Amino acid sequence: MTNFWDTELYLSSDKDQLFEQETWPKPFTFNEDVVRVFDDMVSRSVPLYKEVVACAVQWTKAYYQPGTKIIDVGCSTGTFLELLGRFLKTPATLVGIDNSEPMLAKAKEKLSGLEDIHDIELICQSAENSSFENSSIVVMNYTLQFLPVHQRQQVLNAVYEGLVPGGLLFLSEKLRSPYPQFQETMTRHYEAFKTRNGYAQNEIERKKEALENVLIPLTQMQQVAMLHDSGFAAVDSLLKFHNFTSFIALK
Ligand SMILES: Nc1ncnc2c1ncn2[C@@H]1O[C@H](C[S@+](CC[C@H]([NH3+])C(=O)[O-])CC(=O)[O-])[C@@H](O)[C@H]1O
Ligand SMILES: O=C(O)C(=O)Cc1ccccc1
Repeated sequence: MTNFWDTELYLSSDKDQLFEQETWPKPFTFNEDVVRVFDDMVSRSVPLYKEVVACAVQWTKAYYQPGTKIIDVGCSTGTFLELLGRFLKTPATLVGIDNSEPMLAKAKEKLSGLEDIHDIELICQSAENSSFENSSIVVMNYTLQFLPVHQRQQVLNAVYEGLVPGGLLFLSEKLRSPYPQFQETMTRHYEAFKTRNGYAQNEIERKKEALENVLIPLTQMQQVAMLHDSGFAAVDSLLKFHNFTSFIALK
């Protein structure tokens, strides 16, 4: 069997042309229109998305403890759980949490091929109201950034409390540089990345406007401090490209 690094992600959606039209989702929400194009949107909008998902699989395999849960918070269409499920040899309990019903409908479809091997639980719930009890792995890729900043600490506290000793949080977020000149340059380079991925300038500008006050990035220092404040002693960064950074944190 080929390994998960050489395996394509299960991405299945219409092309993201949401912001080409005269009316676009503003403020940005993960509604049915977004879900219909999401796999194309995320794979063309998040730098190193495929590598981040594969890394999350690699770290999950390294820290997963049989008999505990693997939880993906903000699982969207189930892309991470689907890749993991194909390469996790032992049957496991794979939990996907998301507060968008249409996202979970797509995740159910995508994960249907793994129901004979793993116990799959898809829960439509906000992260703020979720429990993470008896988990050895919590993955939270590009989700916390959509929560009001004042609610993020409590979610990380609950993740820490729910993880078993030796449990791992794999967290990816869009951040902002604390240095305005770097932030401006990183944003320009990120937008050039989107252009190379086929987005037109007006799509880029409209998406940016739609995400204003919806996607609220912290600085890396603020994010790391939040992780330590929730109880994680061992925190490190693993991957960073433009403003997109992935962390691991160990209980
Ligand atoms: N408060 C909340 N509670 C639960 N879910 C939420 C909340 N707010 C947003 N969501 C959900 O979090 C996800 C954010 S996308 C994550 C990508 C995925 N992790 C991936 O690796 O493909 C962001 C992105 O792709 O940039 C969406 O599915 C929302 O419905
Ligand atoms: O930060 C941005 O400009 C993005 O486009 C990131 C993103 C990717 C997928 C869904 C929402 C936001």
